[in-house]
Amino acid sequence: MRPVIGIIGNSYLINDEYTVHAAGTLNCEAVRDAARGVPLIVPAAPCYGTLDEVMVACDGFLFTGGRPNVHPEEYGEAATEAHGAFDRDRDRLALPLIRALARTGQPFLAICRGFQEMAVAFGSTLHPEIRDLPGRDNHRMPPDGTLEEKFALRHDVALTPGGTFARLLGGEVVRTNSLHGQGIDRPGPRVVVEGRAPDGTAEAIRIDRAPGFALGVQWHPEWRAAADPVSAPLFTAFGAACRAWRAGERPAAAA
Ligand SMILES: N[C@@H](CCC(=O)NCCCC(=O)O)C(=O)O
Repeated sequence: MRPVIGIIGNSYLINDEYTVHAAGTLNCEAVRDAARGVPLIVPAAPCYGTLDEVMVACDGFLFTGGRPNVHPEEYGEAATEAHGAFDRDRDRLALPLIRALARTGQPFLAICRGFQEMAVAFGSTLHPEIRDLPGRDNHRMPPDGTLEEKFALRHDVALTPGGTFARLLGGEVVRTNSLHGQGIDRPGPRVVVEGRAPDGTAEAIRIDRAPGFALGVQWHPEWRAAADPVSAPLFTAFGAACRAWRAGERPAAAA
């Protein structure tokens, strides 16, 4: 049996009338084709199940991208105009779930907004608009254009030599897309930054002393996940961790 991978998506209003919980097809395909798991969309709100119930239902979790920003209250700052829209339901599910997964060793991979949730869950602060910081580049996707253009490879990411990402991805420099406005400002004490864009923006993180697969990337590896030379090994390793969890293997607690 393939592992069941819970996809934490987003809520949307369709036809100006119906609220729905949804996750992008790209994420579902990445789980099926690159992680070799069964995608299961989990409503991004804490009111549908307890953390325990959600964790038992899945072998691992994918925290997807999403337009709304993590509410700055979660890292002790006040909301401003610059922070834009929020999704407090997703915050209230994702942050405790990430902490629980990092404690138990159940695998998770966090993408873009998910990466930012992971960072905040472990004490980081975010900057609402990193391109406003001195020396930083614009990491946002082009406002117009095709999906090809939006998900085009845009910058290098330098990985820590000998680190988890360099090992998994088979090199110390990878090329990635970029579709975000926020970024990590101050990383929390257990947030290990293993990848940076040329302007210094944190792009790849892991949680120190998490016993299992606990990785996050600021870019979007779900784009062409099975074919892309960076996405494929990342999802393959994530899928292997989920398969091991499904088989009953439990990672030893880190010292
Ligand atoms: N809001 C954050 C996160 C950016 C992000 O996840 N972008 C992907 C958006 C995909 C979508 O539109 O659903 C930021 O801008 O930093």
